[in-house]
Amino acid sequence: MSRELSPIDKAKFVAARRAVDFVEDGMRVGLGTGSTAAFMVRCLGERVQQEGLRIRGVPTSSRTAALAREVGIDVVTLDEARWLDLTIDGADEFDGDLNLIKGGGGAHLQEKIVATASDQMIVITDAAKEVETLGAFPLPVEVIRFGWRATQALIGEVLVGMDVLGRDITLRMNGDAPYVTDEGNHILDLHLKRIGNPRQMAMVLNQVAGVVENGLFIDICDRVIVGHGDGRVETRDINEGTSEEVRLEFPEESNLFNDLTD
Ligand SMILES: O=C[C@H](O)[C@H](O)[C@H](O)COP(=O)(O)O
Repeated sequence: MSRELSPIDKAKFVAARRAVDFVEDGMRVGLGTGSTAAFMVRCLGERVQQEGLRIRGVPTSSRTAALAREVGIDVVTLDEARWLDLTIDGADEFDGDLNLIKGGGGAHLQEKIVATASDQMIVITDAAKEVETLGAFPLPVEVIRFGWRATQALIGEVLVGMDVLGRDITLRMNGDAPYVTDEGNHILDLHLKRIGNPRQMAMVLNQVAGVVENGLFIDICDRVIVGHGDGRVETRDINEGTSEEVRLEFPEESNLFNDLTD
């Protein structure tokens, strides 16, 4: 069923729509996860169906894989694609250096593997996710289920002495049961409020036994595309130091908005 889009949804939609302009015929494309990435997968599917765009898509979650197939994208694994031309994904926070927090939807492990196996990563987002300093959004850390409480305690110890404002660590839940990722792991959310040194944090966390991957993406994102509810879309390129703005129209009626669940 089609539904009226909120201003935030409109912002996500225009960012997604602009991002698919960067996809060219023949590309191998990493497909992110989350509500913003879902718009991008739908827009890409539209180009495949209407323009005959030929791409291979590597999804970053089972949810994205299902949506990509539904909209007619040729889905392959990362091992089949080997290397990607471009990955387009959402984020939970980004700073002025285009460092990111990801994993609010529990997919940051596959997302980081796919993004780092790509020539370029584009992040699509609404303006509310831009921050001066990362950390207001709880930092997701994927951990092995075995001994997760010990891993939680060890993470608590390494946080002592780091430039943070909070040290609460919670196990992500799915109703009454712990959340389980596509890789069969759990997620600990670190409520740090401020991450003064994200590069150091990312390295230190991955040294803890039981940690599989943290949600900090440092020096991985090349461009951020920021959508606004009025149709404005700003594209910033960190490598070229450029920024450009365009305005996109919303389609009056579109099946791109059908059955939005992500
Ligand atoms: O695990 C999920 C991903 O990192 C998402 O890309 C991130 O949480 C942003 O999701 P959304 O576009 O729904 O805000």
